[in-house]
Amino acid sequence: MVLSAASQHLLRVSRPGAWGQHLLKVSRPGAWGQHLLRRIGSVYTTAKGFQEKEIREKLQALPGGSIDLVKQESGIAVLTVNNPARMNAFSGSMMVELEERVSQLEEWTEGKGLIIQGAAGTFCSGSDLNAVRAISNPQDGMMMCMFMQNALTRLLRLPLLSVALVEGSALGGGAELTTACDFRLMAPGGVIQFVHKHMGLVPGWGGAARLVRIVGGQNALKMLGGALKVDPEMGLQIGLADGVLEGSLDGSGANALLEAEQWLGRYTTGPAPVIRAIKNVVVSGRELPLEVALSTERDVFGTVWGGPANLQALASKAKHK
Ligand SMILES: C[C@@H](C(=O)O)C(=O)SCCNC(=O)CCNC(=O)[C@H](O)C(C)(C)COP(=O)(O)OP(=O)(O)OC[C@H]1O[C@@H](n2cnc3c(N)ncnc32)[C@H](O)[C@@H]1OP(=O)(O)O
Repeated sequence: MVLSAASQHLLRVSRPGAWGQHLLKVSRPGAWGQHLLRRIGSVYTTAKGFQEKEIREKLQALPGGSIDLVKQESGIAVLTVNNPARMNAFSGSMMVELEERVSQLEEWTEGKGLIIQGAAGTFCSGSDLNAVRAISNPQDGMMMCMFMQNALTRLLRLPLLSVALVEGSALGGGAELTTACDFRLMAPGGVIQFVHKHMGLVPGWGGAARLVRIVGGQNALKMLGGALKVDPEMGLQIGLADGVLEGSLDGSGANALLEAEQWLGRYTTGPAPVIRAIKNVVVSGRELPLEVALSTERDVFGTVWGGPANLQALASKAKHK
């Protein structure tokens, strides 16, 4: 049987043992996450015509707001889109800061979870329309699109279980940001709306590709074609929302964040290396061809098999004879 070039490539990539040997030398879980990313690869690179340095400088020159990151002892980080005067719209410099925070999170080897929220009780109203006007030429628009697709793809691939905490409005690029998290929790009154059609646009930050994988093609077509306002009830119904919070009685947002941390805690309790390995095998299954995903799963298994958590569990089970 003549194997196709693709199959031959896959067989080479999934050569038994080679990756596992290489991997076993990698002791730091964080470093392993890098290896998984390297195996999947970046979406856009200089080789593919992406001039990251140029677009980063152009975006940096469009100031306003911030992307704030708090890494907590609990292993849960909180990232806040902070530009309340603009309903947390992304200025150019905030796009650059988002990429910098993702890099910091890629290096955070004790991390287990991430909650993304907006400041002042609302999520994010997409690109700052003033910033968008400044880079409205096709070349810069495409570069901004590639910059944000790279950042959001890396965000979703982090070895952390991530939640978008949607209070208030998640519009346009803000709606796309929610799809770059593993889960979405909505507070009462929260809305996720892909308003792009009203802007004469389609999503550009990867939101459409991810939305189809979350809610399916038909629901994605309705949400984009109708610019539907998805409230918590509809979000649960179509599978876009993974939970609805009681919400802040005083509108402060503090209760909502506490609720989100409690919700996420159900899935992140346990040793960080194990939780990170769980996310890695799911990313691998979600993004890689089956044979490569299987060998990647084998390699991840190799990083926890006989590890401290495994040996401790075996010792405790042995006592139950
Ligand atoms: C390219 C695409 C993408 O990236 O994929 C996009 O996202 S394009 C962007 C897609 N996003 C949008 O089209 C959302 C545009 N914004 C809105 O629809 C609205 O502002 C809401 C977010 C529904 C909030 O309405 P509400 O009446 O409560 O407040 P408001 O409209 O007075 O907004 C409060 C202040 O925030 C500003 N503001 C709100 N959204 C903004 C945005 N995306 N860019 C720049 N400024 C924005 C308003 O100009 C106003 O500033 P002043 O007080 O100074 O007047």
